[in-house]
Amino acid sequence: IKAEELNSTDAEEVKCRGRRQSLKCNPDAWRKQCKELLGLIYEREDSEPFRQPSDHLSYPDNQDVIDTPMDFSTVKETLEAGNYGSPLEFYKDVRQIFSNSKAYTSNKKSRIYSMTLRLSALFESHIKNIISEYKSAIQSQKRRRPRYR
Ligand SMILES: O=C(NCC(F)(F)F)N1CCN(C(=O)c2ccco2)CC1
Repeated sequence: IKAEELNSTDAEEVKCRGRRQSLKCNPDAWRKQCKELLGLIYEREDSEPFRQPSDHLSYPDNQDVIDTPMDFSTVKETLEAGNYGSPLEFYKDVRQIFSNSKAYTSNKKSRIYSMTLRLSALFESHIKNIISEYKSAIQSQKRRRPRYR
């Protein structure tokens, strides 16, 4: 069969099978990319208040406001334990950290809340490529299922 006779899906698959698992084709590349992104976040002083669960003494998280506590150490442990099935689950937990802070804060000018705004800008700028590479990697792994009428 000549390469030009392959349709796009087959060609994609051949490309992925043939070459050593490059980032583009490797559906597990996202784990390493998310670890690196977490490293970037930990380097930022802005992440300091979010590296540990909120201590309820100084910030009694009133239940109807923070129903899902989350922090970066929990995210790190989940990722390192291999308990995220996809970068989308990782994304969901990190976003929870930011939304909790927004719920905690009474005014939009609070110091801690402003830290989450800078952190989330950094996070969003990196996570979207990780997720789109993941989605295209699983696309190219998918065999076209014959449609049964
Ligand atoms: O107690 C902690 N962190 C744990 C500690 F203290 F070990 F770092 N935090 C971070 C999360 N919070 C906030 O987002 C916030 C927004 C406005 C006011 O607080 C509450 C305070």
